[in-house]
Amino acid sequence: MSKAEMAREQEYVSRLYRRLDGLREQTAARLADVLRHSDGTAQGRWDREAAASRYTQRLARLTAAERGLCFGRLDFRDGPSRYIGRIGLPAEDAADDPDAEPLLLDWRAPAARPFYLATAVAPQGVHRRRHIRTQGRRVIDLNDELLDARREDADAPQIGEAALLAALEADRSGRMRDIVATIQAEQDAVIRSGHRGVLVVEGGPGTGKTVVALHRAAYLLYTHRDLLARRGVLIVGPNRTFLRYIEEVLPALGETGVLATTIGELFPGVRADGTEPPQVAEIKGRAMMAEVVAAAVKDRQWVPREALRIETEQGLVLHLDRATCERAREAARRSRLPHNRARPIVVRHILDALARQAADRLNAGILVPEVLADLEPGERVDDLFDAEDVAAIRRELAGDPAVHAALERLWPVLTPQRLLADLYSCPDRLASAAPGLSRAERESLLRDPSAPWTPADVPLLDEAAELLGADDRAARARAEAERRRRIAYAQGVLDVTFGSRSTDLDDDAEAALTAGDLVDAAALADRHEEPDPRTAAERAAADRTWAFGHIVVDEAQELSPMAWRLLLRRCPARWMTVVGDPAQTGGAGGVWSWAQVLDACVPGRWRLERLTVNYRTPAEFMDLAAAVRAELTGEDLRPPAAVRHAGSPPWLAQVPAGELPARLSALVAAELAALGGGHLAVVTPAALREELAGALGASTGPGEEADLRERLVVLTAGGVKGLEFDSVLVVEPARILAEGAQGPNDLFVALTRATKRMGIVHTGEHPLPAALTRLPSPPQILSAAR
Ligand SMILES: Nc1ncnc2c1ncn2[C@@H]1O[C@H](COP(=O)(O)OP(=O)(O)OP(=O)(O)O)[C@@H](O)[C@H]1O
Repeated sequence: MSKAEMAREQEYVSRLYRRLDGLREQTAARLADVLRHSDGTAQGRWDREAAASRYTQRLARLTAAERGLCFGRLDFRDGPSRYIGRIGLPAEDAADDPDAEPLLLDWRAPAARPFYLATAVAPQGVHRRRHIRTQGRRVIDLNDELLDARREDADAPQIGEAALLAALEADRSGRMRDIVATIQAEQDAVIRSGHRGVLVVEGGPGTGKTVVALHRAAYLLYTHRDLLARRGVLIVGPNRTFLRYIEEVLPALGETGVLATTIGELFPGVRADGTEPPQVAEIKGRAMMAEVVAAAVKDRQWVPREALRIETEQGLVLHLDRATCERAREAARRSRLPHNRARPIVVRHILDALARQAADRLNAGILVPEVLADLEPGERVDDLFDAEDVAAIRRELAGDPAVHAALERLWPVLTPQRLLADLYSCPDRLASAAPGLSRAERESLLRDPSAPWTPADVPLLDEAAELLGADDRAARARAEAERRRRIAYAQGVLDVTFGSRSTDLDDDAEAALTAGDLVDAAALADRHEEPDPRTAAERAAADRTWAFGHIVVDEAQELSPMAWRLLLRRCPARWMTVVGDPAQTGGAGGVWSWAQVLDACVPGRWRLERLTVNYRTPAEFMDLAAAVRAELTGEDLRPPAAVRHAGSPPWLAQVPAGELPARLSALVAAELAALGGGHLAVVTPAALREELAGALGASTGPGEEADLRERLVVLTAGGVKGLEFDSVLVVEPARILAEGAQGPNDLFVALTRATKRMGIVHTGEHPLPAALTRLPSPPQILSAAR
């Protein structure tokens, strides 16, 4: 590219940064101004909070746009050129001339779309697409594509090949990066899909499912800002390490305030960090567990076989017979209210019956023969207690510990935690609620009530919470009282404004309107409600019943049917982006057919899109992974086409069994040296992870956790899912195969994580898949380490 051309682009890019600086200063000044001033009224505070939050978010967006602000330019056959960047920047004189062309177009704007879609066959009016690479604020490279329909290599599929390859070959940093500058056409179609139901994006390893889903979230937030900022967007990933891996993508796109979480964190107040065998998690994830939880709730709605004896504090002995209890239970069940909310119905029935019985008993005690003898001739007394007396007795019984205990047995107040802990710790309860499970399966669910919750428990707790409901009458009564107080206060304000209106203007009806004519006290009270300063994401994180505007699910092939139920409850609009690859399913309970899950819960409202190009895994590694999986499963998996080669073939090293830790340490040291600054993952069978991490001096977090900023991490095949590294060493693949519920898939995942180099280390104790045995020995540089 000519120097003059570079200088011209540099000039424009510098202008863009000056504009960015100007907008930033302006926004920061407005924010400071808003924070300084308040008129002290509730309305003033509300306005201030709203403006401060608006300016803070705008400032965050402007700050996030600094790196790679502008990355493209489109020249059209007709009309002015357009520059494409991370955010839109209005022209300097936009305030005076609203029609002025923006200086920079947001990549998500419809007018920016030809940057990602135009090809020589369908140029969309584009004559030239230019990729602008910058470092800091300096332009370092320009790359042009001339979209001339007369050219023969018409629809070259890769948009911005040089920029794309540079991005793919860069060293990994332990954090995923955004791809705004190099989104490919098939990815763009997914990102901007207008589908309002569940969009399933399936693709082999490295096809960009994760990164595309995140860009789709950014696109939807841009296009439906009002709705999604209010309701929030939820991103669900397989584990914390993965969520940290992707955590910088959305902020780099200027989008903060999205809630990213695992299924195990979706029940506020519960830390599900316990572990359990995969077979147990699989049982808990089965769809039939919804019926088990429902049965467990019903089992707690008890009716005694024999009459229940209650001795009150006053020494009165009462009996609750089976028929009374049955009537109370039927009335509560007929209400179709959740268990805890139906409880007042039971309480009412039982207290009515007990109060009547107590009154009769007292009556009988008083109407003894001596009393009856005193009656006047012809006088009849059947009942000495009128309705008011019975009501007083009822109130007393309601506070009686023995009555309370009886009610707790008949219809206990239950939290989801208590229901599940009681169920898991009692073989009889399990047998009654889960007759569809085998005895061995039920036994595997038994656990100590104080044992920590596991991620697979969370959908069950959520299911239970739905069936139990919270008896929120007290909270609602408090809220109503508070609202009435605010209305009374607002009415007082209106009365004062009415009292102080100008009487000179009495004739001029319009001018004499007071606040009271324009707004009633209830509306005024609502306006004076204190705003909740938390973002939608923060409020959603604390609220189990929050309905998200959109949900993105990554590694969705791992979701159990129970986890699907939970997520669908969190998204009543059923607007979701779901990405996954059935060939990478590791858990025993994951999905193997989207239709099987989605036809049942969103019939006719889900759509499948496929991504077909692998941007991560070099062709040599992808071919090997596909061959191994085909050999093991017999399935003819058509792997996604890899866009590049590694240059260094995968290798195989056999080491003596007793020397595995020491030999692996030597290989790792040599590999790290060969890598320069890159990142290395050692993927081991779960049974060896602790030992090998210790030998390699690598830290391991709880469960599958690892700090991806470290240059060396040791993970299992489950923990490495969704991640990528410059180099990967897969240790004892035969044991990985044997260990997992879906061993071939686990090994497939492990073999598709490397971007540049890959080696296999084994002891020879277990036979390897034939495709691995054909690999060459490690290159010279590593051989010495063997
Ligand atoms: N258009 C693109 N431009 C630059 N890099 C890309 C592009 N598409 C994908 N990548 C890169 O390819 C790598 C793989 O992407 P990603 O992790 O999203 O794939 P995936 O389909 O989720 O993979 P897997 O299922 O194996 O976990 C990432 O480093 C991502 O940034």
